[in-house]
Amino acid sequence: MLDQRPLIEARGMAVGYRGGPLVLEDVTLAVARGQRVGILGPNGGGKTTLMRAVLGELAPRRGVLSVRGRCGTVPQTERSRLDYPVSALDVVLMGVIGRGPWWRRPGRADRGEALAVLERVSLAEHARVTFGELSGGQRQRVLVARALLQDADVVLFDEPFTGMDAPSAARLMGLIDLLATEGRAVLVATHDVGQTLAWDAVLCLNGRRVAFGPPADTLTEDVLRATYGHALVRLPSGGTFAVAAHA
Ligand SMILES: Nc1ncnc2c1ncn2[C@@H]1O[C@H](COP(=O)(O)OP(=O)(O)OP(=O)(O)O)[C@@H](O)[C@H]1O
Repeated sequence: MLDQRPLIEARGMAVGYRGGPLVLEDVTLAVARGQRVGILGPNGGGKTTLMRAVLGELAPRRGVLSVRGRCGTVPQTERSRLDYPVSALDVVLMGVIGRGPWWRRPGRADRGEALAVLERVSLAEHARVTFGELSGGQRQRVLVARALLQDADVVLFDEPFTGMDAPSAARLMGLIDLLATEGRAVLVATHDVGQTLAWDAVLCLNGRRVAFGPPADTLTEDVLRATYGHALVRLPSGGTFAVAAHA
């Protein structure tokens, strides 16, 4: 029977970097299969740090964190630009590592599967193109294909929409929906508050958990103010708030 427990559970979690102070405190949340969670916060608010904790790169210094299942990451586009000549297919095949013993090299069946997942993100015809020559949006989709090949239960996106044009962003939103429909938990760090309205939950961070819950209930003026502080501006059109990104 399918394990009904949340894929990610944190209670009172605090995280910091080696030898440094805590950078994220009091994080309590539960993320179930099929949930899309937007992670909001100012620069330095702890979005990437939270993802690193979920990936097991940083151990909680206080509280508990349990992650059930495999994690796949889609890092920031600029950080995922590779300067050495690997093809899109090679990058997807990196998803095979971790599925088997370390000495096992990708075989013919793996290549077939990698091509199939590239097809799912509409990039089969780009399989042989050098990864670094693809557009930012295409690179993101290659990394989604890698997560699909890994059969990741939890997929973590770190600011995937930065510098992306509207059609690419819409396509990526569709892929995020698809990943969730398949029963994966999807966490997306973003600077776009509006984008998160379409998802199942938002986590607002500002060195600690400010709020967590369904966007409609959670994104109040008080919560946004506590999350973004003076980076929050009132629009002249009235009542609406926007966040000055990279403030
Ligand atoms: N490798 C590291 N070593 C020490 N401190 C770090 C490290 N990475 C991040 N920090 C610190 O942790 C805090 C949270 O940073 P983090 O990168 O998680 O924020 P973020 O919300 O992802 O920001 P951004 O929107 O700018 O990407 C910041 O104070 C940052 O300086």
